Amino acid sequence: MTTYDTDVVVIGAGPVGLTLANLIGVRGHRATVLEARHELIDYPRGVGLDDESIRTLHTAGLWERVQPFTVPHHVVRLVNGTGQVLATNNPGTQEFGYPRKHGFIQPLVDRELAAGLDRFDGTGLRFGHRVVGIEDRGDHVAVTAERPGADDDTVETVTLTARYAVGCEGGSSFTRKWMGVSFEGKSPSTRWVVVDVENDPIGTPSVYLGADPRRPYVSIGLPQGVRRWEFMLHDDEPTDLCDDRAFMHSLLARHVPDPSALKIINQRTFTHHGRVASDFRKGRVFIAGDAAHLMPVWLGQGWNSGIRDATNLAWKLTAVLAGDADDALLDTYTVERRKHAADMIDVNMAAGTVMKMGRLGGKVRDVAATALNAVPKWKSYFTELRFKPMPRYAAGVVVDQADLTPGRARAGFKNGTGFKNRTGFKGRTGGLAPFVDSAGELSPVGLQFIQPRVSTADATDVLLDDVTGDWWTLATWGTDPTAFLSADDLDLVRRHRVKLVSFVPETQRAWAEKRYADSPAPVTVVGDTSGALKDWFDVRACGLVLLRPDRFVAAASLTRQAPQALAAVCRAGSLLTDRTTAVHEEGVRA
Ligand SMILES: O=C(O)CCc1cccc(O)c1
Repeated sequence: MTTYDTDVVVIGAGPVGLTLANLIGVRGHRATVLEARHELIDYPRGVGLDDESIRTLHTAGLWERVQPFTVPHHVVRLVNGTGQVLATNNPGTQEFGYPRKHGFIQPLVDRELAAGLDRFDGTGLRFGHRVVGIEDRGDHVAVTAERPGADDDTVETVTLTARYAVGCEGGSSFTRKWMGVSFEGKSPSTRWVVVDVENDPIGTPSVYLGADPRRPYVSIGLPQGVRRWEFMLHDDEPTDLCDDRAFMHSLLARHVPDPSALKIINQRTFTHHGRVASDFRKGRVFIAGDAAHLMPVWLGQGWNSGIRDATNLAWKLTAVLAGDADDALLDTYTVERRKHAADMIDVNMAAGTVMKMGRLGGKVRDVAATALNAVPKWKSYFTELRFKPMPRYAAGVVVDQADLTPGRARAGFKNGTGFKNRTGFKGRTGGLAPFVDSAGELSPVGLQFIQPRVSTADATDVLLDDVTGDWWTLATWGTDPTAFLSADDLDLVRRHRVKLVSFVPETQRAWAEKRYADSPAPVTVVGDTSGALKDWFDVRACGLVLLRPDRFVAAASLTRQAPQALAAVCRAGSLLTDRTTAVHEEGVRA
């Protein structure tokens, strides 16, 4: 068998590349991260961390080390020039197991992500390696980097072979340019100066987006007593004016007395961009994070969108590397991630327009905001952050429930590869009697599954992901998930290391543990101590979910449809159904 230097070359040691490498390492494969710089970036960068990203960090075994550099419940307030609050984002949900928004300090978190790689043999980070060449050799890829020679005046080249390469090296990505994909969108000409200060001289804990027509600004309380300010520069203010202390003090003086006494950690200027690459894949080469899409900062989504990419791509790469799936699975990465990134860009561009309105537009905006806030439903649209597009994969490794009933497949479902523009009402069961009154509600397929705290025979009050693990899960509500699975189905379950789970009310757990002990395959019984799982199934027309390794719902069905759901997901994900390379620790009982 041909051997390669590593499984995946990751280009760029930013948060996306480091997270991707950790996720590959945690799943038993090798990644080598090549970074052109000689150290991690330490200037002011991302400050908003979403619950989805924390879920990924938890999967990568990194959340506990990252947590000290975060603050939970970051509330975002949009204020006008007089300090009137126009909108508040303070989502109360913890549906994915954590508060929806946290503040964080990116360089400190990046450091932990880099240190996390030390846990894995064969996975590592090489600084001072500037990638200058990529060659797709059909069955593998060769990545060439320049690095300093033995004495500092010389440069030597090194070539690494791998099964795949992923460019995570930011907006100016060499990899994206090598792929030859377009990077369309807009870059508003406005420049901003960002400055981080020690010993927060304001002391308020959250985020203020100052839509002040005189000069839009951002003021954010961060962990470790850091205050972040961002100020928009006017067109007649050259960027190098920011090197002038008096100018910076004049910006700060509207916000804090005696700015000359402040201890500035770092500052830099930047421009917002809204761009997305036309494809995130070319052959054996991928792009992720800012290399694939750039978005303004307003919802704190640049960092989080990149982590979503890493989460999506990591399990697919490892499934292919493990021989569990055909390479075609990797095509679903662009299909699933590109649309969501583009939607996120649109919302952030719109938010930027609201922030930068002049005096007249600002007055109209303020009146509109007052009217919206008077209507609770509209107010909660902002408070609960419902305008933020949640990832919802309508095509890719997802199967519509209506298509699982034999003879009832709808137009648009092609060869098990998914569906387009699915509107999937919750109550729809493919022509079987609908039993949930849920007009207008969406199917759970393609959405991230909830993460309540639960109890099992082995653990009390733990997060659901700690029980299900980081690969596939087939879970049923209140029943034995093996009940309708044939011996062949159970082979498939074993082949793909699908964890079989029964969610039950905590009151039923002892009964279920006893009852399912004789099931033909091991079943983990999960006690729904909070009632969140029951509430979830209560309003959906399904008693079974098939969860992907990234916790998204690949299929939802009646329990009786378990074999169809399993088979359809295998088709949609190009999962191999032969039994030759099955590896499973738990084994299927005969
Ligand atoms: O969503 C957050 O937590 C903050 C997002 C934000 C907004 C404005 C500037 C910035 O750097 C981040």
